[in-house]
Amino acid sequence: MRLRKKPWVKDEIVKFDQLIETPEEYKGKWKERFGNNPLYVELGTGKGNFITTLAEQNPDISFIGVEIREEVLYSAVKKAAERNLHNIAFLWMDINKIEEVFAEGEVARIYLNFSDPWPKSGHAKRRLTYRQFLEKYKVMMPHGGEIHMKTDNEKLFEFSLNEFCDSGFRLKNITFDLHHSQFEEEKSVMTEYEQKFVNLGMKIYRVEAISPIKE
Ligand SMILES: C[S@@+](CC[C@H](N)C(=O)[O-])C[C@H]1O[C@@H](n2cnc3c(N)ncnc32)[C@H](O)[C@@H]1O
Repeated sequence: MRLRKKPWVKDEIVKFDQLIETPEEYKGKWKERFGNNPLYVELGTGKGNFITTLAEQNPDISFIGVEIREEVLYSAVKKAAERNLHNIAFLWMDINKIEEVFAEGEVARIYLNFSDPWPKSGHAKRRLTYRQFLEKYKVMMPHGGEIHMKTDNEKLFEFSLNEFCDSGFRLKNITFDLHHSQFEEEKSVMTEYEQKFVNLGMKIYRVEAISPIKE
């Protein structure tokens, strides 16, 4: 896995201990890097406010943010470094290759926050809740592992609920309007996109999908 060529970002970003340049070397060994704590992974982490805040609040959990766009990833890594967080790391990579960096049952929780909706039906396979992605996530998680999803996009939410069910996940804690719901803890840490949508008065959809027993 090679970092893409954007010399100014690469030179800056690799200075931070929180960026892992060759994550495939840690496959099956993330506990060796972080210690024996549960591992939570955010896919498409963007500028990283959500995951760095969770890492700061939960020193006994290890966090990994995965992001392909170097400009936004740079902001995320910098946030973690400025807060001197060592229970967090970032991977600069394409989620399509996620199985190359996490071994079976290694990830206790996955966060999917405001994933790109890919509205055209011909692009459904690119949605991060498309069933082929869910199959990969199932392998990475133990039975009972959780996917926590938030989105502003009603159609993506509906699509995702169907994909979760068809792939054997059990759904819980569903809300069609998170910020007017009883889920106090779940609304307390916002992503950058979420903050923007909430400021515009938009509804946020949220669900937890629980991984099934492996066959
Ligand atoms: C709409 S943004 C949301 C960012 C952040 N989660 C938030 O809520 O503020 C989606 C992010 O997912 C990243 N992303 C989309 N597809 C990806 C992929 N295949 N691999 C890695 N990152 C991806 C994008 O680069 C983008 O930063």
